[in-house]
Amino acid sequence: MFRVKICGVRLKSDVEAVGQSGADAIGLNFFPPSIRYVDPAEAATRELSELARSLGLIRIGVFVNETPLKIAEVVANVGLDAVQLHGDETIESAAGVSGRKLRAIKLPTGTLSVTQIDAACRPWIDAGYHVLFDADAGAAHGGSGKTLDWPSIASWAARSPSASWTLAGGLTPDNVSEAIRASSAQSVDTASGVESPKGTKSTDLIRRFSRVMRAWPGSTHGK
Ligand SMILES: O=C(O)c1ccccc1NCC(=O)[C@H](O)[C@H](O)COP(=O)(O)O
Repeated sequence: MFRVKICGVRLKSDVEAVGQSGADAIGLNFFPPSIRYVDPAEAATRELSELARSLGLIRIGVFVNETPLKIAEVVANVGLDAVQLHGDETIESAAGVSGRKLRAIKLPTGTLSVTQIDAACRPWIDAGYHVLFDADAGAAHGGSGKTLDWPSIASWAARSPSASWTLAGGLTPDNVSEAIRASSAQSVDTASGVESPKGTKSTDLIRRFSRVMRAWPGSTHGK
């Protein structure tokens, strides 16, 4: 799907910074209460998406409890490559969502068993979703800055070698290398970890975060 997703970009300069950093995906947040919200009806949002496309970035729309019809409208109007469901959607309520799909699996931050993680994500994997493990942010739904228990994720991943998944939750330039090592993630996502102050993306933090592209075999980033 992608290696490094920078989520919650709001400005053209954010998208340019992502493109220059070597990261390969952006998230556009369509949850109105979020500090990272962008209005899908605004021309500026379509322009952000078009800029990202021109830079070769995967464009992922983040939705919370929207109907499949509304999601399809936004995908068509803004121009998106994939949809990330980050609310309380069920397999049934999301049945009409088409195209490339991610599901946020919101987990408590403590130690978890393989069975607990599998119970949360397996139905979505079986339904064809790429899963994104994130820390449970309650009513905010995402962007909490809280980290998961990475060894628990690694234990689950070792039993699910064919699953397509991303690690999120509190990742920053300072902890992402260790997070990859401890969790065995092949794909990472961050929102608040590349902001200063909160809600404002930092070019320098995006650049430092995206150096993890070098962590994986086969990557030519920075070489
Ligand atoms: O970022 C938000 O404000 C947000 C709000 C509601 C639903 C999802 C949201 N973000 C989605 C993401 O993919 C974030 O990158 C993910 O939650 C991790 O955030 P952070 O812990 O701040 O890195």
